Amino acid sequence: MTILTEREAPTPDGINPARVRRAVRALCTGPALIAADLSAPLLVLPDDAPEGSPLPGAVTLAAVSATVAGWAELGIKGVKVFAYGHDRDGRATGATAPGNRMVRTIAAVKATAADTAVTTEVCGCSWTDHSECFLRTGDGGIDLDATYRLMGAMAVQHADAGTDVVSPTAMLDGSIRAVRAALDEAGHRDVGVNPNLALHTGLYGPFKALMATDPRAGHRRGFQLEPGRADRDTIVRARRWITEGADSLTLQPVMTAVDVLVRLRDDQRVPIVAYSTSGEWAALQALGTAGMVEYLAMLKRSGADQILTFAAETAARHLEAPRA
Ligand SMILES: NCC(=O)CCC(=O)O
Ligand SMILES: [Zn+2]
Repeated sequence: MTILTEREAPTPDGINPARVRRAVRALCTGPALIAADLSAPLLVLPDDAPEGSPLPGAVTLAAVSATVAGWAELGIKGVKVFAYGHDRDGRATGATAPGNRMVRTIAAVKATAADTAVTTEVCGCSWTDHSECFLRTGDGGIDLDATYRLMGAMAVQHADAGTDVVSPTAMLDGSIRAVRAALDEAGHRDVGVNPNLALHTGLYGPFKALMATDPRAGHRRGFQLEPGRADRDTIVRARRWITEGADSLTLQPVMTAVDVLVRLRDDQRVPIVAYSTSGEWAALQALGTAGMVEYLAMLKRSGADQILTFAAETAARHLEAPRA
């Protein structure tokens, strides 16, 4: 008897039996995307922010509970919190002030949806008067030790308030180790550390405008991954930060870095969050809802374990709607 190879096996003309019947198709394909693959950015604005934010999920503290409850209802199981910094100064004192906007947001999310995973941004840029991610020395350089201490203190404050994961976003080597050590010392061994691998891009524009985090000095290109080398440099940074104690990673943006996402996935087995940043939102709207969902499914297929996106709510509603 001849054993047929796959190539030689006869198939009815024009019909693929593995796909044509719904029940058989379901044996080998899961859904391309489900709501649980999605997380939403939660940008918490000043109480007197004008109505009608340009970005979904950019709300005042008073609206946090209702927003997060709605997302949880749709099956969105994660939020990443960014707080608009108040009382900004040269030492970022607002960043660790008791009861600041970040701490109150964490408490509000957890009080509303205890099962929603909360990730919080740990960075100086919302809290320094120069809007850099780090603290400066007297002569204008980077005060690394003070910056590490600030990030450690922010992480512990967020963890005390109930955050599940902290996300150091300054792209500073050593800051992941500092944050991990501070959490451990404070007894928060079960709080995760998820640093941002951030490419230099124009796709952070709407976020920086809304949150006033654009550095006075111009840009932060020297800290971010150079687009022309990001395929290699991202891997180097990812490996280094895992050695420092990162247990998961975020890559941003993704629309112009899917190649980097695929390479990162090939190199790493830790959970990867793909962050479709604020500048992608207009493009996603232009795709329409179905196109948006295809895009997000492509990110999942490319290796993202979780997709952080301003389109989370729109996509989750679409996924929930019954279809053939
Ligand atoms: N650390 C915050 C950002 O990098 C901004 C991301 C965005 O544009 O959505
Ligand atoms: Zn920053």
